[in-house]
Amino acid sequence: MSSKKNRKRLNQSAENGSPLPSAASSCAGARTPSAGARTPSAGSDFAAAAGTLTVTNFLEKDDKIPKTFQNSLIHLGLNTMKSANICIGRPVLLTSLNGKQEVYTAWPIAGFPGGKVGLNEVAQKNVGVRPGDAIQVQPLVGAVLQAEEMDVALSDKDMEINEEELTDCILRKLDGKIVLPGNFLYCTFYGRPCKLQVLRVKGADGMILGGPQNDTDAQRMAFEQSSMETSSLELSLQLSQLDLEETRIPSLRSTPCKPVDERIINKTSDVLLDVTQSPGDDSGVVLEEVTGLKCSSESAREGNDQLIKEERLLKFSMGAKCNTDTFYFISSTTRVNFTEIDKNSKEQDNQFKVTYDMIGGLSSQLKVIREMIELPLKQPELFKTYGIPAPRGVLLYGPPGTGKTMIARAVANEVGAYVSVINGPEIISKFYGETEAKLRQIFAEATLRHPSIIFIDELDALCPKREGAQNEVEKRVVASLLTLMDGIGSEGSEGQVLVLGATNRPHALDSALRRPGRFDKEIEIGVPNAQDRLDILQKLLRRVPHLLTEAELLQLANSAHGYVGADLKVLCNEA
Ligand SMILES: Nc1ncnc2c1ncn2[C@@H]1O[C@H](COP(=O)(O)OP(=O)(O)OP(=O)(O)O)[C@@H](O)[C@H]1O
Repeated sequence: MSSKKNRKRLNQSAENGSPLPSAASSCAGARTPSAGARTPSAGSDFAAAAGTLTVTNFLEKDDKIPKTFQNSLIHLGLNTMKSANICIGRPVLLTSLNGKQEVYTAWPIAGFPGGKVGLNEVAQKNVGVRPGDAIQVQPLVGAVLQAEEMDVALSDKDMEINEEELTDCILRKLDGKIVLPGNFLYCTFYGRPCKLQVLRVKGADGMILGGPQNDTDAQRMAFEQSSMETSSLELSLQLSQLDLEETRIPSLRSTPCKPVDERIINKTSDVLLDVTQSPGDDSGVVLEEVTGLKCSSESAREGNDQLIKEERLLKFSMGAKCNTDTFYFISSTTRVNFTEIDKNSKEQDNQFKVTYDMIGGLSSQLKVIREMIELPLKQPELFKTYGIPAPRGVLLYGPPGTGKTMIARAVANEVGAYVSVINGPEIISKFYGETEAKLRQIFAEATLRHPSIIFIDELDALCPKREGAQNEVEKRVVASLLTLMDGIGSEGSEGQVLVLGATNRPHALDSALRRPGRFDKEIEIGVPNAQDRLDILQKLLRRVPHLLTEAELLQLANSAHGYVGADLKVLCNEA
């Protein structure tokens, strides 16, 4: 099959649009640029039509969208959505180069850069990508049914959670979420983040999706695939090893997916290689665009059935799902079964954890924090020997976006302590006594599992000044927190439980909280100066490929007066 023919067919079928009538009608206007026109945007439009986009961070949260929905969204530009046949508010299947998949909802953002997809941190974690990586984004065109039953694994730290309550929480907060076995679900349970791995899903149609296949196989295939993409030398090597015999393709199934015949994989590689090769091609399509073309065989479903079938087989052989498969979503009637989590999953998390060296421009604050927090948690006997009371509470205060939450996460990660996270506004319940009960439960658990850190973000929402309090609940919560903080260490865990609070408005806090013995250490996390901004920019750009020289970075840092870390992060993402 010639590469030109292939490309022509891919273009034609991409122009034909989605096979679903509804998708086709609501995505009217989807158009793919011609391969011959090699304008700067042609490459990204081409890739978008193929569904291959570049990962970038979420630009900024849209206040008009409820918080619960924001976590299920990915951001796209309108033109990119048109090119990729993606409809607003519809589910899309993300597939990374390493074969990880997740389903999110497509959301347009005005002015979002073309050819890019904005993923939040959790989404990046789920599909194992970072900004700058390529990812395939395809509209779901298969059936989406209710999940009748779902097996999930809890990490051992969450094993003692009441399963009934957690089930309620999952069904309420993740209602409508499309689940894929092997992926992680994140939800906040009484202010504490819980991570669950989906092991098995049984659909309303009786189909059962198991976990991902043998990882080693998948990794091997992914490696083979990526090596084919990146090196022309390896391409010719692979080509010489190909079995060019015609092979009959067995009928396809809509559920995953056993490893297929080796010959079929060879045959599929053959087809893909055929697409990627364009010697002496006059269209001038560069290698990345050609790689995009290879992925675009997915959107070429109508014009090239055989090619699609073969690519599906390759995906199947990697244990991946196709966007035409049946998917299952969590509903209020889904039965949730719990088991213990696989230890391997913890390792995957580590690469996304915040460390001290990711925090820019706060070296003096970090030094104090390490002395004040790490020492008592790591060596409580030192404090006992010298009769010095270890701090119970440390308050980080400063303007929004300066890195308070980031510091708390880094401390928790580096100390290796058990961490409970309480988000002030989230834990407040309108039901009588429920907030206090949650607080008591969190403190009791932290004491049991010492050394531990209780991190209370947006402390001012939980403990405002009692004299100006709007209602009785606020007063009772403040009183409860005071009592709980006074009780820290009374069970023989002196210095082993620390409450770390973060607030933008320290003066709005109840003054009793800032008394010695409670939040008696306060650290200001202020607006960075030019030197700090340079450090933050360097740390933010450390893992992002860029062409900025040191001098340009310095100039940028000098001219970004008043920018805090979060602003600089957005600046980098937008650039
Ligand atoms: N000093 C910093 N170094 C590197 N990145 C930073 C820094 N400060 C902020 N950021 C970036 O900004 C993002 C938001 O910061 P963070 O949530 O820690 O701010 P915050 O002070 O807790 O804000 P808020 O008070 O609104 O909760 C971080 O995820 C990080 O990417």
